Amino acid sequence: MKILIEKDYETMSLRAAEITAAEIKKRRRLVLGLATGSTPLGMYRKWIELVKSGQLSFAEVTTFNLDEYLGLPADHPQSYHSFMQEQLFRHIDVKPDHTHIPNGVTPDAVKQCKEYERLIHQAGGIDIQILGIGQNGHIGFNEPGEDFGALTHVVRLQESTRKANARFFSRLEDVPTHAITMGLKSIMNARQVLLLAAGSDKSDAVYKAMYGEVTEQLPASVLQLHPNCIFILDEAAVSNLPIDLTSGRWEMAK
Ligand SMILES: O=P(O)(O)OC[C@H]1O[C@](O)(CO)[C@@H](O)[C@@H]1O
Repeated sequence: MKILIEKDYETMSLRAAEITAAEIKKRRRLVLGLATGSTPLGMYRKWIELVKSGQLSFAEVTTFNLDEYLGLPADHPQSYHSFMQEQLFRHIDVKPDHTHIPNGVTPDAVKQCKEYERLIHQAGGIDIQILGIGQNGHIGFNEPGEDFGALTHVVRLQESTRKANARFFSRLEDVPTHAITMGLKSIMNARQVLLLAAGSDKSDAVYKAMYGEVTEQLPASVLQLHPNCIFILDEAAVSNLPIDLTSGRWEMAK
């Protein structure tokens, strides 16, 4: 695992955008695993700037999103379909049929999960998987206790996650109770994983993910076993690490 520490959210986002944009420019036909949540938004904004200034193209990129709420149609304002359209897809030149997000209103969720994995496989697998992290160490919607061996599947959301995401809904009762998520094995199958985290409220989860026991109780800890994983963090997200951050940019190998 490689750990990159930047001063703040802006510089963390820029670093993540630089790393991913370099790969997209080099290989063009890249398969990206994308995340929602507030953390990757800064990186998405940098990608949009690069596309608008003609320095980056997603024309040959294929994307697979990690998750979607069960029960929300694509056009629901809080669906992850809407989120991705609004925050990224409509601003860049990605081909709409190259973008994939689980369908939240499928009549047969189990069948759809299998189909999602088949599509990822058919695309050649995910080259770079972007992740945020929840305060309880969840990645995607894989909550504590999820099986490390799971592929895309239906999950019940923990109350803490529903509460954390209630800020996007009018009331807590409106936050769906279930979601479809790529599983921890789907994430581990990616050739490279970039986990982004900013802010002191993530520092406990980040620390445990990097240095704690590898346990299903802290889903992100499975990334310690990934052969090509980079944590891109801001200083606040590592405020509990025993290191002196005064000397600027940090890189560590673990
Ligand atoms: O980036 P945020 O908004 O802190 O969210 C952290 C994580 O929580 C989720 O939004 C799910 O609750 C994930 O998609 C995300 O990685």
